[in-house]
Amino acid sequence: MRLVIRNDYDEVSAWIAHYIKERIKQFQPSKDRPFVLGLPSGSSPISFFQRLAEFCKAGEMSFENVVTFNMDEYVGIPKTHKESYYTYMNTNLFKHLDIKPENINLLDGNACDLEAECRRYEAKMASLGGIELFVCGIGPDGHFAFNEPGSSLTSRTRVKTLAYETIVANSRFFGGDITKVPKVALTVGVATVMDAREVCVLITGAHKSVALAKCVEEGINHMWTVSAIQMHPKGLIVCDEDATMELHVKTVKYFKSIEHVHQSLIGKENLGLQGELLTAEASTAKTTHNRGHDMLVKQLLSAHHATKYLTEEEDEEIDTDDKPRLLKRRRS
Ligand SMILES: N[C@@H]1[C@@H](O)[C@H](O)[C@@H](COP(=O)(O)O)O[C@@H]1O
Repeated sequence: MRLVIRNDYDEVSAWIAHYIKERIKQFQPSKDRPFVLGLPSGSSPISFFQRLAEFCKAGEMSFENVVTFNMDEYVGIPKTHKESYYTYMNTNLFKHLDIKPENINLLDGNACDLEAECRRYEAKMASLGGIELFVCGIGPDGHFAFNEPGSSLTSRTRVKTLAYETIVANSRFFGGDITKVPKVALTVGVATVMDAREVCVLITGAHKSVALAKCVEEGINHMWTVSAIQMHPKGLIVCDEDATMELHVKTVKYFKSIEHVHQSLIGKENLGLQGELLTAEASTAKTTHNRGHDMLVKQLLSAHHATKYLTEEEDEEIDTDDKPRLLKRRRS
């Protein structure tokens, strides 16, 4: 798992927006091979949505061959309700993009047969070959989508009763009146999200710091459903400094050191893309002209996942040009 720590919410949003842009560009989607993107709701994504809209407007990227799937939808409020996720997504993102309406997928919380609607949604994802990148937000109790504490880690898209904490938290969108918050929703499951080829979780704010610590430092637990990301082969968490409040200092230093090495080796190479945003695969693909460098990057990136914590001294040395020696030291 990769943990990227940025100073604040703005930097986290910028990072995620750039990351999505680069992933879509690298994928080179076409009509027959679209990029399938999973998207979250909640207030956290709003800033990265705005940035994606700006990229699109500036012609820096296109959603023409992107298919989206949203995570969840309330049951029992009209689609056009100002707090439905349908309205939220259109207002905050879709109407600002060049995305084709038929490429937008949202659960229908007013379907006559809600269970059939959930099955339809899963089948549609599967028919497109699954989700390439699922971006998630979380609640302070570590839920993502509406996978509340205690949700099965093998759950799929289904009808879900909301936890009291979630109803209280979301009442801010319903004039602070918890009686107006829907108590039931449709949501993708934990396994639905974890089936994506890559999962990126956005976590900001001190109120989510306990959830981040549970997710990163403790075991996989259905009471903190986002912790399921530990089992994902390509899990990425992007958080701000405030959200790291409950992490051990050594955990923060460890993940920062990994990012530091990643940038010093990949980011400093002018590969035509922003180094820090590259996935390991994309980095290596871009360096086939240089097999030595290719091997080094591959080795170091896999070493990241296996090494012990860096000492202060090693951390200082990351900037040296003696990369092979550094690699050797880290493996010893
Ligand atoms: N169903 C949504 C989740 O998908 C979202 O992650 C969470 C956090 O929202 P916020 O980003 O506003 O903290 O809110 C709701 O419960």
